[in-house]
Amino acid sequence: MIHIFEWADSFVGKSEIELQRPFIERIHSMLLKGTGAGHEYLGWLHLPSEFNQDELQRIKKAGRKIAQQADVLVVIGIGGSYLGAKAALNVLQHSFQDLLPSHKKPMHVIFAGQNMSGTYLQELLEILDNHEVAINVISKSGTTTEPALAFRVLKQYMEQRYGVTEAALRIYATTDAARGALRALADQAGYETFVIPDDVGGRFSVLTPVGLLPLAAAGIDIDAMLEGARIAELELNEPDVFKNPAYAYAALRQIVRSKGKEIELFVTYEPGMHYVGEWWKQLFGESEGKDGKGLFPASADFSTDLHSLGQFVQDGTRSLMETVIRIKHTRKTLSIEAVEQDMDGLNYLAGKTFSDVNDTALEATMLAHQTGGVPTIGLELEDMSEKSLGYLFYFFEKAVAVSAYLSGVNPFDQPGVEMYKTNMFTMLGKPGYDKEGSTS
Ligand SMILES: O=P(O)(O)OC[C@H]1O[C@H](O)[C@H](O)[C@@H](O)[C@@H]1O
Repeated sequence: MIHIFEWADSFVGKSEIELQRPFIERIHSMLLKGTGAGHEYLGWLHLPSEFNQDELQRIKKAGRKIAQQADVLVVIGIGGSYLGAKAALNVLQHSFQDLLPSHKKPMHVIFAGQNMSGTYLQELLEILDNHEVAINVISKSGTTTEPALAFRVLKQYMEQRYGVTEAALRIYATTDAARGALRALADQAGYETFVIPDDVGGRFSVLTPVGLLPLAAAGIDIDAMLEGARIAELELNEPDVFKNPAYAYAALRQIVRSKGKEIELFVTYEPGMHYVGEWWKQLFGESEGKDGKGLFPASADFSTDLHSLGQFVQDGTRSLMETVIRIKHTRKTLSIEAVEQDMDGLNYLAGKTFSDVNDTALEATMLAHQTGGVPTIGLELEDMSEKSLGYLFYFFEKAVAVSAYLSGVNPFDQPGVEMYKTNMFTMLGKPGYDKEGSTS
């Protein structure tokens, strides 16, 4: 369901990929046997095929209940507890869904707790009164500052508006089975809760209740998404780097990195794919960017950004490589028609579709960038359906695990994100943080 249509072959020789074969095979078996660094976080590996069916039914049931209770679902979460659902909604929903006639309008999912802006939260509160509201608060640790703070405000709003008992029926918590402040709070208030498995890290959690509950509430076919991921789990369990596109992608980017490239630009040509780029940035950034290593993950929406970043990509500092996502079948096809006077000079495009033109832009740009010294990998995704997206999520999870191991780092920890938090807590006077910026 994903295939590599461009192997950066003017920069990477087949023999160089061949050299990676033994390392990849070793990593493949390390993943299967669970013997690598961070092996206690391998729950995502068999999640699609081993998904607990009772839990799945409960997610779908809660999704239906939310859809009956509310027309706005506020999902509170950050990082891995936000980006997967946001990406999936961006891919799968109508580009202008807010403006659809009301009978066609699905549940409106709004995100909160993904920033610390008082303006954002205050303005969210201002619009909620005109809607029926439900909340899904998501935090694996149950202690992350941004979502905890947003939940404090929104919980109070819900209790004042609906009363404590009714509010508790409209709040759903997704968190650790036993640990964290959110678990204690949810148990005490009697919210319906969903568990993020211990062995699934936040950025790998899109196919757990973290991603699936908001999506189910929005009417997304989560069975199809899991089905796509199951196909990926099966197909991408192939040890041969030349037969496994996730492994080939991992190998290619490491070879390119070893030749001095420092930034990987994740490029999409469909606006609906924008947040897949955001999700991908966390997955690759936190999994690989450590011990002084890693490609800095950046993203761009072409052709839009060709009119802003294009100059740099073509001609600026030569530190970039590019990964381009091509969608084989777009959701809609719009044909370009000839007009009588051809004042705009576009009749030469008559008979083509927008997809034809967009694809040509993609090919032309790839060629130009490769000529300009940007190694480019092209990944083709079948379409923008639930099934393909499930496949894509799993594809990148598998690829990043192998890629990080190839570069010699533990893919499953993120020690570097703590330092700013320690400074911030010290500056804010959080109990337990002393003036030197270390926990006491
Ligand atoms: O789900 P939570 O525990 O609230 O974590 C939310 C996010 O914040 C942390 O700082 C981590 O860097 C991320 O990996 C995580 O996804």
